[in-house]
Amino acid sequence: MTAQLDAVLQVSGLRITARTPLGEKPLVHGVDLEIQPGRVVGLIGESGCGKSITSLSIMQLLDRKTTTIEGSIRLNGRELNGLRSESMRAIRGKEIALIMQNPMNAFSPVLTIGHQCIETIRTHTTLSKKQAYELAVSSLHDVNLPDPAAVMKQYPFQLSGGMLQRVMIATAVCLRPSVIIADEPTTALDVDNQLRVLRQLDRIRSAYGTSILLITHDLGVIAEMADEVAVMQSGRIVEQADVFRLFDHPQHEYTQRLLNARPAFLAHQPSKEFVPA
Ligand SMILES: Nc1ncnc2c1ncn2[C@@H]1O[C@H](COP(=O)(O)OP(=O)(O)OP(=O)(O)O)[C@@H](O)[C@H]1O
Ligand code: NI
Repeated sequence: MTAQLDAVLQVSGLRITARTPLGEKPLVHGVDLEIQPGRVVGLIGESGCGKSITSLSIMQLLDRKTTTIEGSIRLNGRELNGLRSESMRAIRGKEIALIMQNPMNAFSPVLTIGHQCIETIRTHTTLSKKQAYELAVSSLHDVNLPDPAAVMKQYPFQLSGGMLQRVMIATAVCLRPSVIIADEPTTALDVDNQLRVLRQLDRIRSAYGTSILLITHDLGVIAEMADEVAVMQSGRIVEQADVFRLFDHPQHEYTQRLLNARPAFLAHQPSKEFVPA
């Protein structure tokens, strides 16, 4: 086990409550989750169980007027819950990045892709505008976007969902954060690009020791990518274990049910033979 290493990200006792006109509604109540350096933790669980809202709360992106976050979210030993917005802005993107489930939400509709990428890079680095431009273009190239220079000049609405997703991935990885949260990073992509994006994430992880929280409904992706898996049900993490142990000996009844719903081709040992090109 990796108990001797300090967790990069440690979430404990996380509770998220929404304030609605009808009263308080608990959305997440009891999330404990930790990621060691350079590890990929898969987060699975049925639709609506609270995966996306957990990742938004880690990033401190939930509206504080309508939601309350209780518990502790430690990134490299520093408490994020309740941090002032400016301090959080300096961390977000630089130390921890989120690839959002819905890429449209990640961009301003009125600014070009280039403007937004360059601004993100320059907020966190001392690069000149030209250097930031070059870094953005080469990152877009890495996620296989054809004609990155043209993409830089376009507005979000001019790109398909899949293209925007790849722009978001490029922006998320280019500053080498210590943690990347990838919320369904491949759902908007065709099979070739799914593989390319997963390889890109895996390459980043091996090259820079980046930790990844990978949210997906695809157990094949979990089998290929994850070292550990956390299983979420109705706002709680019910089990977190090594991927082999979880697939072979799921402890929780809900995990057993999730795994039994997987396609037959996954019914044997998860292969760890996925070799990034
Ligand atoms: N701002 C909000 N206010 C109130 N309820 C919310 C808010 N955001 C999300 N919810 C609710 O919280 C629950 C969890 O939603 P969430 O998007 O985190 O699920 P998920 O596990 O990511 O699902 P999926 O797999 O479909 O993406 C849902 O019932 C959703 O309707
Ligand atoms: Ni979600």
